[in-house]
Amino acid sequence: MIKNTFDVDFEGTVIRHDCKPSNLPIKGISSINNISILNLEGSGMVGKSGFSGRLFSLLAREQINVILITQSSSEHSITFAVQPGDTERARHLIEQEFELELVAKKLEHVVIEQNLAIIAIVGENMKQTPGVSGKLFHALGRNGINVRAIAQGSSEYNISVIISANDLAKALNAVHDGFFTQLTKTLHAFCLGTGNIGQTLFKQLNAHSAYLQEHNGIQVKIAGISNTRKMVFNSDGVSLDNWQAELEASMHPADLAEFVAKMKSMNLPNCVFIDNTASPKPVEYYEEVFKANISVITCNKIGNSASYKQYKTFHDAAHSHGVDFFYETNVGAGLPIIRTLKDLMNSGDRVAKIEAILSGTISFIFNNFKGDANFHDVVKEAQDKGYTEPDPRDDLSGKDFMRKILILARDAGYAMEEADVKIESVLPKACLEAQSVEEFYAALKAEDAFFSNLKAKAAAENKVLRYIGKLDEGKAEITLQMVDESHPFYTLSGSDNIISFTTDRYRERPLVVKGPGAGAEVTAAGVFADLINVGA
Ligand SMILES: NC(=O)C1=CN([C@@H]2O[C@H](COP(=O)(O)OP(=O)(O)OC[C@H]3O[C@@H](n4cnc5c(N)ncnc54)[C@H](OP(=O)(O)O)[C@@H]3O)[C@@H](O)[C@H]2O)C=CC1
Ligand SMILES: N[C@@H](CC=O)C(=O)O
Repeated sequence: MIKNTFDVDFEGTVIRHDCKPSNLPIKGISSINNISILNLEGSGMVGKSGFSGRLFSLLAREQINVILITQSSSEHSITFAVQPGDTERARHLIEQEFELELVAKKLEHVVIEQNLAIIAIVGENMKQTPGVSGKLFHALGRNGINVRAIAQGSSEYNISVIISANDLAKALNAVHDGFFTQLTKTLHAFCLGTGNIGQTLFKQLNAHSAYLQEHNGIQVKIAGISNTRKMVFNSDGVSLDNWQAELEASMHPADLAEFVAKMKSMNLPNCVFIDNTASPKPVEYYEEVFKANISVITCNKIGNSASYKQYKTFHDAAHSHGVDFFYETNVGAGLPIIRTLKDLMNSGDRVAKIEAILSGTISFIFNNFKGDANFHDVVKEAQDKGYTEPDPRDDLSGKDFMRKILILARDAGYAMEEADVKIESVLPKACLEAQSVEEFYAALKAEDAFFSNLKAKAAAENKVLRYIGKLDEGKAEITLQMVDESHPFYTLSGSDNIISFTTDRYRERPLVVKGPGAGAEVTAAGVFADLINVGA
């Protein structure tokens, strides 16, 4: 019987000879956490029968235990692992034994690598089961764990790999998650931003943690949180009941570079960096994060809507490091717009035209700017409801909409820049020129007559105001329109977004997605969905 030292009340594991067969592909994962390897290379061993016999007899004679051996089929090198205390003696013995080959340059000098570990998967079900090694290497590769050497006997009961000792804990967790999928998979999330979206995400994760474990076998641990003031880390997960207090009590002042460095040094498996800010600063770290084999989820549109070069760099970096870059909430909050577009593109469709309303704020404003309502108050209400950007000028100036159209255009395969999107503003000049949010609200008040005229004109023509974006064969524009009831975008309410994709396959009748396109609940829900899809 083996008891659990971390949980003394746990019933333990009985080791017996007559146990029932298991359906799992492997029985267990084992590790040796401190080994060294010696590597011998050279043409002198190619096709030379007796070479390995000489080498290993020598080591056996001198009582040096060899833990693992691997030799490539080219026979040009042999690598073997020993206890760190045996390395120098083994090197000395080998260089004595093969002195002539070394002098004749038929062998290179022995190369020693220290600070390594072995992780092995074992089990009789591995035998003749294709995909077991694929799963092992996928789990390691996805987590950025470099494999130094591999050994598998033809009995197929064991696959051993040599990795850096620093990666051992991460490797054990990643391989465990990879094989025992019916058990809980743990995601370690590092979250920037504790505002409207950030805190709603924590609330949703907290409320659904039991559901996630039971139905999806996923456990989310918030391993790091930062806003502009403080940051906090906990590899066991910051308490979602008490994260505000833990963050407040933290002694770490916020520092983005340190946040990213700490996230990397914690070296946790299934790591995700979540950007719930509206700041350009976190974006500067995305590439570094991908290069550390960490996935990125972002509702911050700045990363994907700055230069095309940057957009491309992020996508290429995520791809080449085998991690996810999810940003569903960049367009339409939690609506499945990016995913739909990606599915169309990945299956070879071509987007000819996109027509859309993608500002939840402006949608809300036009849907509520009726009767006696004044423009200023409706904008304020949109902000109070959490629909606007932290700075509402971003919405009203059309900038937020421009970012969304640009992201869609790029995802649809057009290498466009911000300057390629023509924007007709809904605002008069004085509002556009406001130097602060306070000045902006004051300008909205002062321009009340402008907005009232707009409202009256639309009402007189039995029309509604709509801010509509169009991408047509690589040309993009956003215009203010008055549409009548025959228009498909006439019947919207609340903060609704609507998007219609005309593609080669959806040519006669476009594919349409519609629903609330702003607000903390739906946006956090979109980030949440991105999170549980990481590594799926
Ligand atoms: N509202 C919506 O419906 C939608 C919003 N989004 C996007 O969600 C993002 C967040 O919006 P929202 O939550 O409303 O914004 P808030 O202003 O409410 O919150 C922003 C948070 O980011 C933090 N922050 C800012 N800069 C940094 C930094 N350099 N390092 C760490 N933390 C930082 C702020 O810290 P502090 O608290 O210290 O100020 C704050 O906690 C935006 O990018 C927005 O475009 C996307 C889709 C829909
Ligand atoms: N401020 C944005 C929020 C979603 O991206 C909007 O109003 O659409």
